[in-house]
Amino acid sequence: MLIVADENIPLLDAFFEGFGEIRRVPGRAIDRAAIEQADVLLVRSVTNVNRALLEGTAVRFVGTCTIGTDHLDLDYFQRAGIQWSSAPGCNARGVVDYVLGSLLTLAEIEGADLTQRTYGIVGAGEVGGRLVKVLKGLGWKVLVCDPPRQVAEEGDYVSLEQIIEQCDVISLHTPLKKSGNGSTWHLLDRQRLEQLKPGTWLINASRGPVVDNTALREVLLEREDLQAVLDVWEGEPEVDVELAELCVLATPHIAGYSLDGKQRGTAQIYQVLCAHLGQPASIQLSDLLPEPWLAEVTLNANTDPAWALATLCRSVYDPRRDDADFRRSLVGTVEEQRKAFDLLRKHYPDRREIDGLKVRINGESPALSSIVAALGA
Ligand SMILES: NC(=O)C1=CN([C@@H]2O[C@H](COP(=O)(O)OP(=O)(O)OC[C@H]3O[C@@H](n4cnc5c(N)ncnc54)[C@H](O)[C@@H]3O)[C@@H](O)[C@H]2O)C=CC1
Ligand SMILES: O=C(O)C(=O)[C@H](O)COP(=O)(O)O
Repeated sequence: MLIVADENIPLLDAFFEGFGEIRRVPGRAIDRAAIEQADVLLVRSVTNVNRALLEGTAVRFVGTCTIGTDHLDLDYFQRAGIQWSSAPGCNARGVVDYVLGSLLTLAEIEGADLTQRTYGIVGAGEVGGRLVKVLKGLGWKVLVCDPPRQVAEEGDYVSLEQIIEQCDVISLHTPLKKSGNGSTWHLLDRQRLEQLKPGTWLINASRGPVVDNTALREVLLEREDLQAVLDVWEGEPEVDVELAELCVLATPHIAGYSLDGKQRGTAQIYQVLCAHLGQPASIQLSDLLPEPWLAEVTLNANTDPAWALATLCRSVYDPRRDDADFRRSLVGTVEEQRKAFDLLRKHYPDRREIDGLKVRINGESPALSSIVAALGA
């Protein structure tokens, strides 16, 4: 069996060498010639997998080691009888850690009290749902907008209009649906951006086109009260540099890039491929993941809760380093910037998830206990 795989998928040999030959190709260079003889295609988000790529090839299984599926033509897969899988939830915790780190930076720069803000989470699936749980666990006021869930289940949901009217912080976690019913293309368009409450913080770690980037740049230029954090960009790896410069934090689509999340994505696809081939899935991710650099922390019961929250979150992940690395890369020609975007992602430093950190409290502190419980640490 021939497996063609994006070279940036971690643990390819550990999980897949038993299936046959593995051919590694840069994700953006995966073309028909590269996959002609392949039985299995393993990708990440940068490879568009559609009829133009697959028709006439031997590929019968496509796995994307990512949560997002907007780069896959699922209608074509169904028509062509091609089996596929994504890796639901694999890096959701990393995105939650990214949002927490961003909130801490925004609060520091703006001199704001995070406990006094109203949070609007748009999209309450694997990422948004976990984020809601953490923020509510911290005792913060959270409104949730998720029309598909609102229709499917009973729950306390609000409209996007209510989020825009009432929230001081808006964090976007919808999939990108490019057209049709339920499209999220430019979900935040010029009109909605102009309606944001004075002083709103907008965070987008979903997909670039969920926010109209041109409109956002223009609105940020007109309204100094708004603050934006962008991890994802319309047209990435090409980025609107002026927009990036207007953001409080700008990062190259790495919100979900925890080591755990990336390796979990590979493991999930391995499990589905085993099931597809009728083979036992004998390789366990827990045997492959390294020990985190920081495994355990002890807090004294008299620790200031706000300090504890910031220190725990930042000991695991602080987006300011990614922001600084990214800003330094926004120079030179567009081609150089595109390459730099991909290189920052290819050589991303190891980063772990906060729920891998064990926190002990020396003594009794209900405030600290609830922070630790909310973080899942
Ligand atoms: N920046 C990054 O590194 C990462 C980005 N992502 C992006 O985040 C997206 C969300 O991830 P998950 O939460 O795991 O997906 P999910 O599929 O578990 O949840 C998405 C939620 O959004 C809701 N939704 C759909 N349309 C909506 C709309 N118009 N308004 C409000 N809610 C809507 C759905 O009902 C669902 O509950 C992914 O599709 C992916 O594009 C995911 C992982 C990492
Ligand atoms: O899982 C997703 O969805 C993501 O957005 C991934 O973090 C994207 O990572 P790459 O596939 O672009 O490496």
